[in-house]
Amino acid sequence: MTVNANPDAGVNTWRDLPAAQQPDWPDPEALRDVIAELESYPPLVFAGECDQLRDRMASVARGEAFLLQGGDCAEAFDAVSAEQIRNKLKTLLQMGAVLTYAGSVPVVKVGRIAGQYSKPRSKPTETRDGVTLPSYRGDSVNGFEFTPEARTPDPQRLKRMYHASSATLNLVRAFTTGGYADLRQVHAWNQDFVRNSPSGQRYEALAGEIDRAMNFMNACGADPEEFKAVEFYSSHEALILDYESALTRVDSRTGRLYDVSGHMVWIGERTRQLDGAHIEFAARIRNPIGVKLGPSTSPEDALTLIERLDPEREPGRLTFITRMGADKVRDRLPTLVEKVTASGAQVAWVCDPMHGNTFEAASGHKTRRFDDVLDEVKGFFEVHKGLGTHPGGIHVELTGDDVTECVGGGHEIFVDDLHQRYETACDPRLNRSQSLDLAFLVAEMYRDQ
Ligand SMILES: O=C[C@H](O)[C@H](O)COP(=O)(O)O
Ligand SMILES: C=C(OP(=O)(O)O)C(=O)O
Repeated sequence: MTVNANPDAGVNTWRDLPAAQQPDWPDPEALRDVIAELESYPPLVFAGECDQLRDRMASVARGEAFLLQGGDCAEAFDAVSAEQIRNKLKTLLQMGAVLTYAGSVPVVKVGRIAGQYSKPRSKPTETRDGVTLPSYRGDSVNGFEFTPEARTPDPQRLKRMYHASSATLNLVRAFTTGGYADLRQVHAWNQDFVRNSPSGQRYEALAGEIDRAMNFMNACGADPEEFKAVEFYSSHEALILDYESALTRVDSRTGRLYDVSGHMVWIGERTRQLDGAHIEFAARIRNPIGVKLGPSTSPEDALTLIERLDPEREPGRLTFITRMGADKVRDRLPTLVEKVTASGAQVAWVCDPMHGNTFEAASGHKTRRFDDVLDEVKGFFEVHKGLGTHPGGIHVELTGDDVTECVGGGHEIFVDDLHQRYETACDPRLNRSQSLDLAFLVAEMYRDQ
């Protein structure tokens, strides 16, 4: 059971430090009212669930489990629909089933979902045809439409973020515990994918093995409860600190602070300054924490982050999500992993193969090549194999819909196809079939490992 935090409880220490990427709210009074209201809202998750996920992440850190973390780059209020949530979840469950079989280890499933409404941006403004307006920072802050009204940050949106997260999480919980996620059904969806995929032949052997394993268990009369429901957790970037701290509560069991806006939160590449507000906020909460590490991260940065966020060296507390780019991962990652391992810290290492591989196509669309995504994951596995450390998981921007935002994949999408169904409000996502392609190919890598 959680009760509301108040400033005295210590969550607001971040306010004395520089906070990058915060919106320029035009009316501070209106923001204060919204924060007060959010502080009175019930938690979206229970602190005990965050502890459970920390335990699961401890298994990842020890090399006994694999993390699959994925979902939209930016969730959108108008995409809170049964169909879109179901498609996303279905894709993640299908990926999880393939990876579980191939790795023979539990796959910890975490969505970029039910809270991923805020985006850090490279530039504070955007200019079109000589008109300059604030950049779109996610539906929690402003609207995507290029008008002064839409682009003006509006704190009322923080309340919509809470309600959209709540509705999404409610449906996710219903799907994952109410029978929709039954492993036999998930396996049948995968068989369908293999039958209809242009690369299906390549995956047939693995799908056939899974099928035989399922048949064997059925023949033995096994009908484990574990087949019928799955553990699934929510996560998002802890970016807008007024929102995150309003949703931070004292856990009555332990007296510790938990950010109850999601099970896991991460700090992004643009906000992980060691003396900044985001790291200070993350240091105060008990949730499992991720930190994105780009190619400029030095081993000293990584070690200081450990000191700040995981002083007790508790496996499961800290996950480093590396996003180096396919061309840099083999060069930059080894020293980081080596130095962190030598320090005795047991962090989970996870690969985000998306954010270091973005480029702009001639058409103006931001995109990523499927082959680059795959190559970064390959590099990540190679580095860990070379060092004898555990490649702990993948963190992917994806959707369950048939969008055309990334190029390549089995159902090959070309640069000229991007305009057909380009729907992301920020960065390009793998579509359903590209996500499943990735899962089968990562499964092969995991086995080789
Ligand atoms: O998702 C990550 C960032 O928000 C995104 O890559 C920033 O994109 P921008 O460079 O277009 O601002
Ligand atoms: C902004 C993101 O990534 P990064 O901080 O790695 O750029 C993200 O994952 O949405």
